[in-house]
Amino acid sequence: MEEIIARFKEVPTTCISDAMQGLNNLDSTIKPLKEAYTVAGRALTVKIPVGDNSAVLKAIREAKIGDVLVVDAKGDLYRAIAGDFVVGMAKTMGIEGIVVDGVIRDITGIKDLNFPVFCKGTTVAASGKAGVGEINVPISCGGVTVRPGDIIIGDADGVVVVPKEIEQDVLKKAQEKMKTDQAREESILVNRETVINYLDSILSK
Ligand SMILES: O=C([O-])CC(=O)C(=O)O
Repeated sequence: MEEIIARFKEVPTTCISDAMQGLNNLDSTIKPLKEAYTVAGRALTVKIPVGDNSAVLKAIREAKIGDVLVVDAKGDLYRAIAGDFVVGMAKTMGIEGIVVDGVIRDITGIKDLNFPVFCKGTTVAASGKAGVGEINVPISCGGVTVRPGDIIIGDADGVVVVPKEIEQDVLKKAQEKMKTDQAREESILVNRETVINYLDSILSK
């Protein structure tokens, strides 16, 4: 794993979000299938029309080990972009995770794979395979622009996108936020008096 991806993986998405002032958080209804899932890697973007997952298959074929598939599925809640077989292929190919503003199916089988999928939920209907769709183009996923190679980080709280041009700066700010959050907890969450002093200092501003 690239050094910068490993460093981002140590930071909660909340701190990464704060470092970018909340500008690059995916729609909060995109959630991990299991709360314990985390994902970190560079985006391989996938753009599909509603109801056709051909480009997801193409992306799995072209992916490098460690890529995160980010699928622009237009927020469709009815046609699955993948089931347990397609997700199983992604896992077997060394893909790090799948993020989609849409839904999957075969949820039990996908959970058994222990492979991080972040999505809006599940459905029963498959997608067609008419061959429409693109990979490695700029997309919109969950309200955020994602370009190929942007860094994607997901955890129990959701998913954030770090544009590649600002990744070093965002990492530094996010690490600082994590440290100040920890220091604040250690100094304030001590007793009634420390909490009262803290609240008074905030409320008197
Ligand atoms: O083939 C599909 O598109 C979805 C599916 O059922 C699977 O991945 O198991």
